[in-house]
Amino acid sequence: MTHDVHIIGGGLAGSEAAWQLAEAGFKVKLSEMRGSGEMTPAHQTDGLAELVCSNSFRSDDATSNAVGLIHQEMRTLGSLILREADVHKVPAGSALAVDRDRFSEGVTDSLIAHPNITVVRERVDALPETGMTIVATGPLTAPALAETIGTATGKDALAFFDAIAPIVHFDSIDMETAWMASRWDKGDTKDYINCPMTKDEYLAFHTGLIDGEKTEFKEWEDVPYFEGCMPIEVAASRGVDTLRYGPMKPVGLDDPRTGRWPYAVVQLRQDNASATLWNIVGFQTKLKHSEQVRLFRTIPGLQNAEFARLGGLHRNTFIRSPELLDPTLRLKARPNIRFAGQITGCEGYVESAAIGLLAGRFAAAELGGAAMPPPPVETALGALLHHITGAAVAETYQPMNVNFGLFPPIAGRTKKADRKKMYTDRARDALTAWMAA
Ligand SMILES: Cc1cc2nc3c(=O)[nH]c(=O)nc-3n(C[C@H](O)[C@H](O)[C@H](O)COP(=O)(O)OP(=O)(O)OC[C@H]3O[C@@H](n4cnc5c(N)ncnc54)[C@H](O)[C@@H]3O)c2cc1C
Repeated sequence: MTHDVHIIGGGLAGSEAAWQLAEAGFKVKLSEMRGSGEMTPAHQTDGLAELVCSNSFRSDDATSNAVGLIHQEMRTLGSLILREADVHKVPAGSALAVDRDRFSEGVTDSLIAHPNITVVRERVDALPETGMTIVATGPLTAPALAETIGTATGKDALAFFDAIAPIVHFDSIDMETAWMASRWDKGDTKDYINCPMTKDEYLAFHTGLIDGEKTEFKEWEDVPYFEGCMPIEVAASRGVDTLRYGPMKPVGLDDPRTGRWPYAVVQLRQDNASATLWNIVGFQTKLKHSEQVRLFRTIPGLQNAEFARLGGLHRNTFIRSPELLDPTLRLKARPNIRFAGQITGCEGYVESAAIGLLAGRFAAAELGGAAMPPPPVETALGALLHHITGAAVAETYQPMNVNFGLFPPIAGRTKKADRKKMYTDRARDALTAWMAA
C-alpha cells in the first residue's frame, strides 16, 4: 500500500495520529521499532501505546479538572486512546485508570485491523526528506533518529536527561509575604517573585532537603548531573550555605516589610505568557512528590501553594517547540514534518495522545486541501497546543502537563470555588463553536 502519511513511533501519540488520519480516509504507514528486535529502556512489550509507568490517565472529572476536560474533548473528537481506555477501565475513584495490557492490545488490534493503516516493525534512523511525516518517537527516541532531529532543529534544541522544577499557580502565592523584584535586584524590571526566609526557616528547610525521601531511579536513569540543572538536594548536600550562594542568594533584595535583605530567598520566574504559572528557580528535584508538597509549603509565601507540576528528574528528549513548530505542529524549517507527543514538550500519556490527535487532524486537513484552524485557547486541547507552539517562553521551555494555568484567565472578579467550572463550561462552548465552524 502506498501511503499518504508516514508516522514514526507507535506510542500514545503516533497511535492516535494514525487513527485520526485513517478514519479521515487517508493511508498511513506506522513505523514502530519495537517488534523488530529493538526496545526502549522503559518499554517492556511490543504493544502499541504501551504505558511505561503508571496505569493512570489521571482525573476523569470534566467539570473541575483540566485533564478530565481534555479527556472529554478527545472523546468528542473520536479518540482511539480514550475509547480503548474506557473499554479497559479499572476502578480508580474519579481517575481513569486502565488494565495496561488489555488497553495496549485494544489499540494495537484496532490499528492493525484498520484498512487504511499498515503497521511496519522497523527502526527509522533519519527524518524523511520528502513526504508528509509525523514524528512521534517520544522521550526515548532511538539515538540515530535523535541525532538527525538534532541536526534538523539545531543541536541545542534537543535536550537529554532533564531535571524539572516545580511550577506554582500564581493565585495560590501569598503576595502579602512575597514581593516582586528583579533577580538579585539587577536590572530595571521587577520580574521575579521573592519569598523571604529567616535563618531558622532556612536551616530547617536545608535539613528537610537532605533528609527528604528521594525517588529511586532505574539504572538507565543514573546519569551524571549537569551543573546547571543539578537537583537542589544534591546542591544542598555540598554544604549548608551552598544554596545561599546559589539559587537562594538574597543579595540586594530588600524585603519591603523589614527594609533588609532576608537570610535567604526563594525566587519564582514567570513560566507562561499570561503569568498564571511560576517556576521555582533552581528547584529541580528528585524528592518524592508528597515530600515536595510538604517541604515547599514551608517556604514563606508558598504556605498554600498549589502546584501545576512537581519536580522530577528523568531522561527526556524534546525539542524547543515554541520556536521550532508552527501552530499546526509543522517544523517551520521543513514543513513536510510534524512532531507529536512528548517529543514536543508536552508531558504525560494523555497530553501526548492529545497532541497526536491534533497532529493527525492537522495532517488530514492539509491533505484534504482545507487548513484546519487550531482549537480555541479556551479549550484544553487549544490551551496545551498554544503553550507548545508559541505561548511558552522558548529559552526556559520545559515539559508541561495540561492545567488551568495554560488557559486565558476568566475575565472579571470570580469566586475561586466557581472558577474551575467556569473554565470547563467556557471550554465546552468554545469546542462546540470550533467544531461547527
Ligand atoms: C520512565 C518514564 C516513565 C513515565 N511515566 C509516566 C507516567 O507514569 N504517567 C504519564 O502520564 N507519563 C509518563 N511518562 C511520560 C510518557 O513517556 C509519555 O507520557 C508518553 O508515553 C509519551 O507518549 P509518546 O507517544 O510521545 O511516546 P511513547 O509512548 O514513548 O512512544 C514512542 C514510540 O516510538 C518508538 N520509537 C522511538 N524511536 C524510534 C525510531 N527511531 N523508529 C521507530 N520507532 C521509534 C518507541 O518504541 C515508542 O513506541 C513516563 C516517561 C518515562 C520515560
